[in-house]
Amino acid sequence: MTRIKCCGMTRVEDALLAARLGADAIGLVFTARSKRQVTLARAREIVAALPPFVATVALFMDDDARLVRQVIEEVRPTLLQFHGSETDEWCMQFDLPFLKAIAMGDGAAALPRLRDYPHAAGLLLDGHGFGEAGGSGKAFDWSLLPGELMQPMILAGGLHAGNVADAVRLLRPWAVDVASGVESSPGVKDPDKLAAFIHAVRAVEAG
Ligand SMILES: O=C(O)c1ccccc1N[C@@H]1O[C@H](COP(=O)(O)O)[C@@H](O)[C@H]1O
Repeated sequence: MTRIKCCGMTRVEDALLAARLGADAIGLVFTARSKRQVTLARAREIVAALPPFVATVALFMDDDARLVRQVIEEVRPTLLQFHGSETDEWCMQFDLPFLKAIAMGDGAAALPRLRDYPHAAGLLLDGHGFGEAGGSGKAFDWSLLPGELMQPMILAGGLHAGNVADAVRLLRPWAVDVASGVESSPGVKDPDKLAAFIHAVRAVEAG
């Protein structure tokens, strides 16, 4: 079964809808480099409203360790997700499982980075270039991917209801992750796009 993470939640109603539609995880973006940055207070509201068994992922990009610790203490996310030039060792200091985003937008130059995070619970492959922020709706060249990765692969970058079924069939990722492809504007999810996305993933498995 392909897990589904819907990222960039800023509203309780969007997170609840994603959970009701069958999302396995929601993402909360804390880095100021994002158009989807959520406040700690709103993040707490979202987490408190979610039903059981929906994971919460706190996303950072080269942020201060103090912010990460504050989020862990006040929001209690299930997992951390790092999008910048953080090292494996730096990501490990929080004693929480983490996903490391790998910027695949640089083409083959990105491939050595896939081996730099042996302690990551999963590698999230995103479409942006190194040093750029994610959530851009940019896909990368899927044919670059090696057959096997050391860790579970979370496919991200430019996914939407129209391409996610092909992605799942071709690449068989552990999970898919989407932000802009299910939005009406940054941080505001579109119920129809969200439903179509989750349905498209589940339809691959059903048929
Ligand atoms: O969503 C953001 O604003 C963001 C900012 C900085 C780093 C990562 C960010 N989002 C992540 O990027 C993926 C892909 O986004 P998209 O579907 O291409 O829009 C998203 O799922 C987040 O994990």
